[in-house]
Amino acid sequence: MTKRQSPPLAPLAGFRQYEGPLVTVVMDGIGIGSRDEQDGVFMANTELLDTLFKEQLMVAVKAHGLAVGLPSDKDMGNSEVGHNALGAGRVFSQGAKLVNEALESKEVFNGEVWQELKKRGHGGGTVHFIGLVSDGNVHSHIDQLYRLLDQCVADGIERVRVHALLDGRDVEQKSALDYIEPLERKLAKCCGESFDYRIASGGGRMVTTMDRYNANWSVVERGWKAHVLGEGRSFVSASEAVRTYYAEDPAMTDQYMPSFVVIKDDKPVGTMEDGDSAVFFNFRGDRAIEISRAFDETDFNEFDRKRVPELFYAGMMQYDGDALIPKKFLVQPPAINATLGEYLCATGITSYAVSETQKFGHVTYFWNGNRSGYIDRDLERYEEVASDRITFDLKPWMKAGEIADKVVEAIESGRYKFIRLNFANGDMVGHTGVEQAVRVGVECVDISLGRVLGAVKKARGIAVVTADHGNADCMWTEKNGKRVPMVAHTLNPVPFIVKDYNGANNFRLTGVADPGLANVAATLCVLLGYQPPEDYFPPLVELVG
Ligand SMILES: O=C(O)[C@@H](CO)OP(=O)(O)O
Ligand SMILES: [Mn+2]
Ligand SMILES: [Mn+2]
Repeated sequence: MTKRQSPPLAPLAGFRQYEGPLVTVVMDGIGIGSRDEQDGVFMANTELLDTLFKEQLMVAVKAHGLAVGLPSDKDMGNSEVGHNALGAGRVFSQGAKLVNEALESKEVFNGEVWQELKKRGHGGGTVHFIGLVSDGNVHSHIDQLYRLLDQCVADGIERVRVHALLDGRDVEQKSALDYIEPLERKLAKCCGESFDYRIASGGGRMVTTMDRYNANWSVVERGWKAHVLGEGRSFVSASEAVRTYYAEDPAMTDQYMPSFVVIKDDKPVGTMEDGDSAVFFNFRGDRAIEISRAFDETDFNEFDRKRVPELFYAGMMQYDGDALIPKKFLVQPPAINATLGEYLCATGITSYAVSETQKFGHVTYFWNGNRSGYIDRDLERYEEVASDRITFDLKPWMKAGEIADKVVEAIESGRYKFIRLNFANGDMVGHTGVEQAVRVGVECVDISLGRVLGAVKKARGIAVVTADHGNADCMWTEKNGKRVPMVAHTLNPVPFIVKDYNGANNFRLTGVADPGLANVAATLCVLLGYQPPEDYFPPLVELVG
């Protein structure tokens, strides 16, 4: 584990220290939308948010595309890049972009990890690729998988298996065949006299393999069974699996589709065996860590793996820079350094971070530049409220009330100068595409936010209310005159609001051009009475006279 250290921040001239805390609320997935019936934030009954949107210290900030380090402005924002920018005060080229560059320059293929895959492939081992098959560009991109497959052919690797996780969350709900069928054709094309490339297993991402933050390990176990052991409902092809599941249940959407195994002559076509290698080709870490641990750890007891083949396992990236997961990886992750957390710790500022399981790592691991540990245990406290294990259209209130309980308690304790929290509802309920639930979810955020702000007011502190990207702000789109649920994130800007209940200092907007999430960290420095680090993006507010 590398030690993280930044110098202390210098005090801001003329700043009057105040007693209360600075509390930053991230309303996950609450962007500024079209303000009409398509927009779930607008449609929800939100008395508080409506008044906050009219505050003087309110700016709409960019939360997608180039402003958060993604390849282009066509890329929607997401929690990883959003919280990375919030916590690091600068924009780093993110996984999506770094992998593209490394594939473009072919740098990946010269590295020792690829060489080992090649060696094993030439020695009769199968090369397995596991990951999310879509062009969502949040966790993965199918074009990147294609590049890896092309290289396998070029390198004379004879046997390749793809374990295809279905998306329906960053792309349309029922779009799996748009990716699976071309992939099947691509693999068939790779096959030649001695080449044998196929899809071997898969399943919907929310029930197969891609769990996060230890929310539900049975999801990973299901993936292990399908990808490694070849256990699960069997079909003659992946597209046949998708078609059958759609036909059996018209309400079935891709993200929740049960796992499947592809068989031929009654036998799974691609179990994992000694001498094989496996690459998890997602670049984003939160939902890649658990499956990586299942492959990497000898002493593993989250579930019974039953059979652990002698494999060479690598991630597209290293997903956790503190815990070094996984050990082997193809592309160097963004080197997010000198985060706000490091500066605050160096300055001796006490802090508290809280969310529910589904977003816990967002305000800790992502906020701290994809590192899961504490920066300074004496100054920091991270707390998690256990999330329900249910699809959140059925409980759109989620744990907003309990998170507010924790925050109120933390504020009243007087122990923390800087508090940050994430309300998950706008995003997690937004991903279900159920309109009524989305509205209720946003209303729960409004009510819980009210409690938090009430406590900040009582403690004479300052509150910052913002979001990491949009989602609830667009509930549906129109296709052939019909409403289609829109479950993905949006390209919309998000609010950044300062509510000063102290008044010892006078703040005004700086009016920086093209404000984005990366401007927030410097703003938090100013609100705490410190000069932002020189290389941080400029603050959104300044001290008046
Ligand atoms: O659920 C997730 O993994 C992503 C969408 O793919 O959402 P978020 O970035 O808000 O965590
Ligand atoms: Mn998010
Ligand atoms: Mn989301």
